[in-house]
Amino acid sequence: MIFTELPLKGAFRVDPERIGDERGHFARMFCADEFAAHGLCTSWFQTNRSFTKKAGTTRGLHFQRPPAVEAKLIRCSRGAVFDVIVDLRAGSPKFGQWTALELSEANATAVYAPQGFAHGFQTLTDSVEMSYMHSARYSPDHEGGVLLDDPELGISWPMKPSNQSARDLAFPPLSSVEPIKP
Ligand SMILES: Cc1cn([C@H]2C[C@H](O)[C@@H](COP(=O)(O)OP(=O)(O)O[C@H]3O[C@@H](C)C(=O)[C@@H](O)[C@H]3O)O2)c(=O)[nH]c1=O
Repeated sequence: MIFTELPLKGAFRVDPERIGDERGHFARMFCADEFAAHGLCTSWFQTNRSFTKKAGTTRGLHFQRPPAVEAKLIRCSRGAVFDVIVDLRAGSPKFGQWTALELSEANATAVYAPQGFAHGFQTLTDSVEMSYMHSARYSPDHEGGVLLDDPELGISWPMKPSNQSARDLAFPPLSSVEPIKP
């Protein structure tokens, strides 16, 4: 696996190393030893999948607060997305900054978002499947969000965000979000 730290400290792009032959290929998707060697979470509590019908659909930006604060390992297992993480860590010099990567079925790239980040994505194709690993249990009482098209955040979504959930449309802007103490 190839680990590349993103511009937001502690967040990583994780690419598989494919071992191919005439049948296809094999690739490791998670390895506790390799994740530990990079100081990343090795203990996952929950695995989730989502399916999105239409291109341009935009979900997020979601996080959980302590005691349910969580790291996530995010992949796109069908189709392609523009994937975004936002640093909301209390005391981070990059609080409120975001970084984005294209995740797709073809590249099998994962994003590792440490505790204290918000996450969201926009589908670039129809019929998108996302797969997540979460380090904490789902806890509706500790869920939070940031408005994904907040001008202060200034995320350059490839398309005009569409098909947001009612919950996502009601999230506050960055200026009203309390920093997360991981
Ligand atoms: C995340 C989650 C949701 N749910 C429920 C809540 C709701 O009724 C339904 C759909 O939830 P949502 O609308 O939040 O689904 P969605 O907008 O796809 O939520 C996801 O968005 C992306 C951006 C993430 O980062 C994920 O961690 C997750 O928050 O599923 C669970 O039962 N367990 C879970 O672990």
